[in-house]
Amino acid sequence: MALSKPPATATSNSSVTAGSNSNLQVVADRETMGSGPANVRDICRARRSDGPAAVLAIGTANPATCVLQDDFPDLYFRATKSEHLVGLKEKFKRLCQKLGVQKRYLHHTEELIRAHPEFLDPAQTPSLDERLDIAKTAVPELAAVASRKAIAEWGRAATDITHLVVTTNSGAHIPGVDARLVPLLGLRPTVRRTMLYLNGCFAGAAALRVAKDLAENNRGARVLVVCAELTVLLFTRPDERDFMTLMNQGLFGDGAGAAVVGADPAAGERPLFEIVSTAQAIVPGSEDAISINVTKGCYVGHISTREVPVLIGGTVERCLLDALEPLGMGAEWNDLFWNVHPGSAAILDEVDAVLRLRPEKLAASRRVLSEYGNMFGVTVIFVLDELRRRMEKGEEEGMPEWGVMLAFGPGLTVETMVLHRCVEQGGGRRRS
Ligand SMILES: CC(=O)CC(=O)SCCNC(=O)CCNC(=O)[C@H](O)C(C)(C)COP(=O)(O)OP(=O)(O)OC[C@H]1O[C@@H](n2cnc3c(N)ncnc32)[C@H](O)[C@@H]1OP(=O)(O)O
Repeated sequence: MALSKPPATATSNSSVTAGSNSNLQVVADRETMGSGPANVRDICRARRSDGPAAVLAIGTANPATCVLQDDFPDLYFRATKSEHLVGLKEKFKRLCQKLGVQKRYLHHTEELIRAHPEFLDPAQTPSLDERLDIAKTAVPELAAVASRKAIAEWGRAATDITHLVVTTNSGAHIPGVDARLVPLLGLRPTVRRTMLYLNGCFAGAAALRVAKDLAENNRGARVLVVCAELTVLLFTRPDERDFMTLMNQGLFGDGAGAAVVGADPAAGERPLFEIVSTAQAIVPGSEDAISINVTKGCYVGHISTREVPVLIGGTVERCLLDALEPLGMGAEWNDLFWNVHPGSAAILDEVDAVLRLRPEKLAASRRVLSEYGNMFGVTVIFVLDELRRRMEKGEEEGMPEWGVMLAFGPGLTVETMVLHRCVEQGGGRRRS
């Protein structure tokens, strides 16, 4: 069906730069050349990018308060008035040593916990409203810090961002973090926003997957991906009858990660990683393995700690083959670079064992887990940044050109992303 007029609403940001008008330009050119109105297929084709979406810049941020894992059991049991639970504290100490975490950053300080005694026992004193109030301001602010860093590295104006994809588990507000970020970052009011709430730990990879599709289907689009998490929603006192109270306090950290994603880099833009393909799969029979329930008390997270590594180990090879075989690549796992969501040391160990990876292959994931803890969906963006840092500093001698991102979360869901690096060791950039 031919259109009598080009669909101006398809790219309604008439004043937005970054080529969002270029598809209209193609239509306009056809009309000036006298070839008549474009048909829908031509319009669609003209709207697509020539090349793959790439990560053009990355920014990360954490709250100011850093807690060392060695000190945390004392701090946690003191802040929750649980010092009398001597045996439980010893168990917590043993657990903290097994998670692969050395330090983390947390928004909730001892002072904040003192000001909210209702957070200690959410089953008795519902405190979801108070927690959400904290997240309502703190999540967008932390997200904005990471975003400003990404935009500064990208080197263009915030008003050149055409799309915004935001994800968090830490909040349930409308308007959400996406809307709050518009004035905080000075984005255009016409920026096209997508808000992903409650995707667990696969949220970062899911947001990048959405960004890839937006960038490749909207020529000239520049997509700001933002993930931010605060664990104050999960905070409780330790409970001898509930192992998850220990797990949730020992493993998770707060942070935000942002990335600018776009295809067909313009002069001055420096692609870091091309996003070659994306996939998502649910592991059969695993729906109860990881869950988060929003209750009137707080978020109640459940992890089947012993099953999750096994379930991931049992499925990861199939997910990788499904992603790589169509690209003509096989199971030479050590010929790839790796960004694996560091759910905990046990998960990385399982992936290592199943794929028989050389020790250095998961070094970036292990370092992020050690320095920041598991920050849900934010973590893979930190690992991407760590990989880039290693390459630019020449620390990854002989790092392969091709790599994979694997993220895991409730479902049990596995996100698989094939990446192609554009950063040379020593900091130069290359385009495919
Ligand atoms: C939120 C998202 O969407 C995505 C995510 O990333 S979720 C997080 C993903 N992470 C995981 O699933 C965690 C995976 N599991 C692990 O990391 C490890 O199994 C673990 C650290 C929990 C235990 O490590 P381990 O080497 O098996 O040590 P282990 O000695 O068995 O356990 C340590 C202690 O915890 C106890 N424990 C472990 N799992 C337990 C459980 N499910 N219930 C009760 N106690 C448990 C053990 O009994 C042991 O206690 P003692 O020290 O008193 O003996």
